[in-house]
Amino acid sequence: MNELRVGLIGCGAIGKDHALRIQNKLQRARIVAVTDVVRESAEKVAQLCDCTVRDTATEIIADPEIDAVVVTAWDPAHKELVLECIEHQKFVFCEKPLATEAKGAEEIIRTEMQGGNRLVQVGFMRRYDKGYRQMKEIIDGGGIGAPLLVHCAHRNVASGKGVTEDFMITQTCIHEIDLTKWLVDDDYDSVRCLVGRTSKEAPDGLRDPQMALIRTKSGICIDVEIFLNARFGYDIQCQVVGERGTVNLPDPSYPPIRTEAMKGTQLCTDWSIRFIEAYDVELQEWIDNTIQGITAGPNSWDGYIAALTADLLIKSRDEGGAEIKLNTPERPVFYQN
Ligand SMILES: NC(=O)C1=CN([C@@H]2O[C@H](COP(=O)(O)OP(=O)(O)OC[C@H]3O[C@@H](n4cnc5c(N)ncnc54)[C@H](O)[C@@H]3O)[C@@H](O)[C@H]2O)C=CC1
Ligand SMILES: O=C1[C@H](O)[C@H](O)[C@@H](O)[C@H](O)[C@H]1O
Repeated sequence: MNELRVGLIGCGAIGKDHALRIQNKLQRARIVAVTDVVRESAEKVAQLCDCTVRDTATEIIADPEIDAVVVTAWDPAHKELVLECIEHQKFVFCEKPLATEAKGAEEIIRTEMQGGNRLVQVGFMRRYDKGYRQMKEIIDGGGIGAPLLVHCAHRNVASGKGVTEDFMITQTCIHEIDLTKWLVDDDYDSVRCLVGRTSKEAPDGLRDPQMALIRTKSGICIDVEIFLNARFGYDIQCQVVGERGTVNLPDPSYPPIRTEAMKGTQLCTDWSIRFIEAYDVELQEWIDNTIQGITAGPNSWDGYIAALTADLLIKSRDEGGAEIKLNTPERPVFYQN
């Protein structure tokens, strides 16, 4: 196969972004069909990509003329769409999260292992970000000594429509949940989730910010601020503190401005620009691996561990911030390397 024929399910914000990047920027793949439960959304993306609209996800997944599927539907739809791809033995790139609860991810793992082929990549694109990769290179090289602490902040300008307190963990914090264990190369041992004073900027009923606290098996302590109504910008921070120093995630570089006795730089306002290169690298690697018939990125097991960690963070939060142990099973050989 020289070119991957891709079907895309879910033509909203990131679905449109991914469709256009596959069609116009990336190599060795093209979007051949899209679908959305809101047909108008699919028609808009189909026009931009000069591809067809299918009435249902099944028409895309079952089409023998489509080699692989991209799932960019909203979170609760991921599990069933991924299961259907596995049942049709179709390679699938599923945007995070793999599932909104661990039990859904477990069903995906069982089905994928029963099918005998690893087919699923999960859209944890922070692992493909240049800044995080530079941090990991320094940490792995012993540049700051053994990691002791990790401080993260995941700040958005405003919470999207319908965002719930659980979504803050399963949809937003899920990035740091996947990323930090990859960054320090350690599994998680226990979690806590705290909620304190809520911002007046948060919509009624949404306690925002929340604070996730995670301890790894070697004792590294991780704190993640999740603040969806920060207002000042889309601000992603990460600092790893080691025995002999610290390393920070570099801010995106913008030209410094001096004006009216002030100096500073602009800030990003959303994810699509902040991580635009990471999405490109992530999806180009997915395309090239899928053409070779392999998966090499974050897989269903990574999606499961993230979902399990999120489940227990929510449980801790709802039980007043109690510390809860994660008794995660060993990664099956099927999901190693
Ligand atoms: N990796 C990242 O940084 C980001 C990941 N995402 C993830 O991507 C997914 C989509 O997010 P957004 O584009 O922001 O949402 P969105 O709400 O803009 O788009 C979702 C689209 O999926 C459609 N849809 C929902 N259920 C469907 C189904 N069963 N079949 C077909 N279409 C369906 C909706 O009609 C909507 O058009 C979410 O899972 C989100 O977590 C979103 C933003 C950034
Ligand atoms: O994946 C994402 C983005 O990275 C944003 O930071 C989150 O706030 C958003 O909810 C989520 O879908």
